[in-house]
Amino acid sequence: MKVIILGDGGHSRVIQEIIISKKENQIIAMLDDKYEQKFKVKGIIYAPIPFLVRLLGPNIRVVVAIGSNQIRKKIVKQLNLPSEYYLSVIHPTAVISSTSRVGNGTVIMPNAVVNAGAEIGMHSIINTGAIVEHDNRLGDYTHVSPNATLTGNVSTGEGVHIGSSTTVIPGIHLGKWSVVGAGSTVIEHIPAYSKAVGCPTRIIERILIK
Ligand SMILES: CC(=O)SCCNC(=O)CCNC(=O)[C@H](O)C(C)(C)COP(=O)(O)OP(=O)(O)OC[C@H]1O[C@@H](n2cnc3c(N)ncnc32)[C@H](O)[C@@H]1OP(=O)(O)O
Repeated sequence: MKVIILGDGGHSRVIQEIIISKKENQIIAMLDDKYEQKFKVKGIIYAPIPFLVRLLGPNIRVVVAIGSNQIRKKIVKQLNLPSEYYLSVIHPTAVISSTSRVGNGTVIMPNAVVNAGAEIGMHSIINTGAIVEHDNRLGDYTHVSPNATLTGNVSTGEGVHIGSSTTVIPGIHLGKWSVVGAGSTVIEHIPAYSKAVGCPTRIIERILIK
């Protein structure tokens, strides 16, 4: 599979390593607006994101490798590609239940677990060592940070960011575009567009965006 990666920062480097660890994959381009013009290194094209239209074709897949949920969504909306173009990237050490579903464009990092019946939307990040337990329903553009644990039947709206090492108890809903701080314990539903921190969480901000 020929793969084009959008975004060339730290998050992208982890994704690049996962992609090239599979012999059948070949990264053909790294696109990032920090590159003002096209150049080539070791056969890989480096160019700004609008260059993508010149590269698309059969057998090409795209990954938006940008850590910010908002920026990932903005780029996906601007590109307006059919969802089949987007590759799901799953590290070989991740444990993914055969009864779970992972949306196109979602990346699952080393040692993450996605358990029975869980459903993860498109363009999400299940980061290193994160646990998404049985029957979770996670919206598009979600980020579950390293070592966070979503216990059974947790659900999230679109764009939710769960900080590193946070635990969410069973059956909790995190409203769309909410943010939960690192190391928190969530024992109550979190309203949409809110920022919550602590053990148990307290709301510290209503995020006035979107
Ligand atoms: C591979 C990777 O790196 S993936 C990236 C993973 N990233 C993360 O896990 C980061 C998660 N982000 C956080 O925890 C951040 O602190 C946020 C988003 C919750 C808050 O950030 P900000 O909006 O900048 O909040 P700010 O730093 O101003 O803090 C506001 C208040 O919340 C408190 N606070 C902030 N974060 C936390 C936290 N994680 N736990 C407890 N309290 C916190 C602050 O002490 C402060 O309290 P005060 O008003 O009583 O002084």
